[in-house]
Amino acid sequence: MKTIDELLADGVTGKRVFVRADLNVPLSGDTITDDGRIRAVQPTIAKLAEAGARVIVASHLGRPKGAPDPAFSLAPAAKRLGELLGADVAFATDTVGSSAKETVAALADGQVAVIENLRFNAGETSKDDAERGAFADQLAELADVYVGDGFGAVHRKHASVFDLPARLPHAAGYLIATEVGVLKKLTAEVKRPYVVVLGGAKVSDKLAVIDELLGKADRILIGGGMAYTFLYAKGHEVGISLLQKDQVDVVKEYMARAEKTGVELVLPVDVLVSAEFPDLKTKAPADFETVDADKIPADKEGLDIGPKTRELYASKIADAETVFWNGPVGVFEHPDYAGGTRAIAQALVDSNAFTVVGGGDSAAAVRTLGFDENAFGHISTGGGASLEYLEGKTLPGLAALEV
Ligand SMILES: Nc1ncnc2c1ncn2[C@@H]1O[C@H](COP(=O)(O)OP(=O)(O)O)[C@@H](O)[C@H]1O
Ligand SMILES: O=C(OP(=O)(O)O)[C@H](O)COP(=O)(O)O
Repeated sequence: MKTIDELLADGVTGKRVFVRADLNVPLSGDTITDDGRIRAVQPTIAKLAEAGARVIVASHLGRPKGAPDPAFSLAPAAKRLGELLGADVAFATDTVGSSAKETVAALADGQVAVIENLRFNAGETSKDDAERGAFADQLAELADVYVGDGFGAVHRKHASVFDLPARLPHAAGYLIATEVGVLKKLTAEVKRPYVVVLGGAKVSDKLAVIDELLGKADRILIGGGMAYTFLYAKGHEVGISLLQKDQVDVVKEYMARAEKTGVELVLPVDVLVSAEFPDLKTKAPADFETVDADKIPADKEGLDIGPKTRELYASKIADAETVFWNGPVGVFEHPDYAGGTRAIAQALVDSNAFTVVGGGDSAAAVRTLGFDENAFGHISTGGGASLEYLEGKTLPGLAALEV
């Protein structure tokens, strides 16, 4: 993989450099609640700008449906990037239209622009190679060189991640180099017991990785939204909790395989439930109760792991040598449902293990709950990306940089 330093040595002054970042930051309205992903890519952008490149920063944010949607605008991220760089950052209100073209044409050497959310264009995420390729062709017109540094999205076969680097001279940025360096160590020689904690809301994505993890981890602790598919598969009522019904048979097979191979697949024994999802904006006190995991009322949803589960999971982490954690185990954005996630973070800090926390929301949770980032071995900007890397899969966004 060509590094950004090699690119800089070739000279980038006056060149239009397209940086595919992952600026998919958590927002409350248009306020960024954690800017970790912007700070993580800042060194690459700053270095290119210092070297006189005309830097075009591109990213997705959230999952808009292939058309402009103001709720998913990258404008707040562009503003924050400008504050961090201490420079004016231009913002194009489209991705490949007249605003993007004019904004890029107006860049002077050393200036930075952010273009609008790539997923406002259906070509970005299309499963159709031709449609994705056509969008990549349009993006390629904006730039002379491509730098891949959106580690959080390298597991996506998307136009800006996979197809665009094939159309331009390319290199990997500093963030990708660092992330891959750390995760490589985890795949090469992992010290045991190796404990994986899985939670979050992207249930179908994450259920898929358990297949491989069953052959690698000694213990898998399940929390967050995916726990309810497991509890349901065990025959329990899960009320109105997140449930991936089409995955129930798959999950049953995982449980049977874990039993056979001696992998501990640990499920919550108690959960916090409520009749309604909490208000994350006002953070008004929630009306919840704690119930055993096999007694979730039909009209309620599980929103955090309960106190007995927190203790159980902490005990499963205490003697670990390696811990990988992706996905908050509860709706940590609301203080009443942050206890489980806080307990997991604390257990990682208290252990002597090499700990890796991965994922936009997991990393944000650790920081917003007040933990010191340095208390963890590595905080990765990618959740799904790091999980798939650890599985040993070929990641489209890395493979594209290698050729
Ligand atoms: N039981 C639950 N029900 C609904 N959402 C949940 C639950 N537990 C956690 N979440 C949500 O999961 C989200 C993070 O999921 P995900 O994107 O998969 O994690 P990451 O970004 O760390 O990979 C958080 O916004 C959190 O509120
Ligand atoms: O937030 C992200 O992934 P993560 O939640 O696995 O950390 C990335 O920005 C990828 O987003 P996507 O899962 O909508 O493709």
